[in-house]
Amino acid sequence: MKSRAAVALEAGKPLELVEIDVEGPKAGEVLVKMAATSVCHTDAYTLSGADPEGLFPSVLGHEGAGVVQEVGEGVTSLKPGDHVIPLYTAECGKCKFCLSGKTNLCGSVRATQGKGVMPDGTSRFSLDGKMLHHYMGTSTFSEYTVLPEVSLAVVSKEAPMDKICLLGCGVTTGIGAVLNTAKVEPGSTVAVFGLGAIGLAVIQGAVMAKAARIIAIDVNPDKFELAKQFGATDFVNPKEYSDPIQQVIVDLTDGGVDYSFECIGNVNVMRSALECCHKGWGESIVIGVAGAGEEISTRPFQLVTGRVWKGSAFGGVKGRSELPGYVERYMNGEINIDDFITHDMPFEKINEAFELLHAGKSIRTVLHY
Ligand SMILES: NC(=O)C1=CN([C@@H]2O[C@H](COP(=O)(O)OP(=O)(O)OC[C@H]3O[C@@H](n4cnc5c(N)ncnc54)[C@H](OP(=O)(O)O)[C@@H]3O)[C@@H](O)[C@H]2O)C=CC1
Ligand SMILES: N[C@@H](CCC(=O)N[C@@H](CSC=O)C(=O)NCC(=O)O)C(=O)O
Ligand SMILES: [Zn+2]
Ligand SMILES: [Zn+2]
Repeated sequence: MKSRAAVALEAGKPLELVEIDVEGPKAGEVLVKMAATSVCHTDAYTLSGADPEGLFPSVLGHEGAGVVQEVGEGVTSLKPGDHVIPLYTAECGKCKFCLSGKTNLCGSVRATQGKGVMPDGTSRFSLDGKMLHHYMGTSTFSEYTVLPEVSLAVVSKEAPMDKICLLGCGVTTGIGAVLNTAKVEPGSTVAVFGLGAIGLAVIQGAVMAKAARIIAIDVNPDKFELAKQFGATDFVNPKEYSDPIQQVIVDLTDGGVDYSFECIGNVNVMRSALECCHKGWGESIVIGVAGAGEEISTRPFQLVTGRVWKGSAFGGVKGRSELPGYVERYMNGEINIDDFITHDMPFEKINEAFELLHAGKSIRTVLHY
């Protein structure tokens, strides 16, 4: 079938709006018609060429929601008409990772996903007869996309897809990093570096966890107003200080924070986020994704003296079993998604959504098919 899509032909170039060919689902696969998608910084990162797993040409996009059109042979857990959120972190329930009870990472499709193909090693997308790669197992920048059964969460049909698409990455990642990865306790002091969708979702999670003090840090002061609305209590612009930002935070907090979250993807900030943690117990959670070849460093003494460095992928959330609950919590007002959406546009304006994100003028732009 033909499908409207925004294709990443080359790194560093705008997406091309074209009609691509999409093959039907094979065994264990599902064809989904996307209703809405948004642009996460990770899409921009891969398009920039900084992603060591980045492949071109490809169909990017991983934050979306849609409706099942057709299922392949052997698919039992979904049927046409089901409303779904694509998952870049699959959940098969059977692999070593899923059975460990220790992680939300699933091994079932991750190897082929990273190579831009379906689990059988081939692609369902082509343009003028040339194969296009899949991306993160989701490729939500095509109106029709094909995913493995294990990469879809079935959610309520009552939920507006142009809102819950943000649960496919940003909102879930930030809230989950606080509640699942850090397990922030009531009364804690929290520092959040980077106030895009991920940082704001961390603030929302910290409010849910009843943190007493939430310090919002960004070099773009335009981000502070929304951070305040989400519940941040203190606002710090590193550009206004001559001291290293970790020293500024340590001085503000009588020795450092209980938890910090890096939501930018900057390895220097990752170091600052670790070093602003309190001696003896402070934990820093890396959420931001850094470019190819970049590495983190600190003095080992920072760890010897009790600070802990952790990472979080999709907020530690198991998508198939837990995302329907996140959707319910949005529907009953416990999770705020609407305030992340600064722009709504038709799908055709997707390159404008990337420009707004790069310019620091948007939190999330929802694109409507
Ligand atoms: N681990 C995971 O599961 C996930 C990771 N990510 C990653 O999380 C990161 C954030 O994503 P997202 O919220 O979409 O991105 P955004 O670009 O919307 O947000 C990043 C924010 O950080 C600010 N910033 C940039 N440099 C600094 C600095 N030196 N100090 C303080 N603030 C700074 C930016 O300011 P400005 O407005 O000026 O740009 C912006 O406000 C990305 O690296 C993304 O790839 C995303 C989803 C899931
Ligand atoms: N491909 C990159 C790393 C990209 C990455 O870290 N992705 C995050 C999700 S970012 C979402 O917006 C993640 O969950 N990673 C876990 C995974 O299994 O991919 C690289 O190779 O550095
Ligand atoms: Zn994302
Ligand atoms: Zn698994």
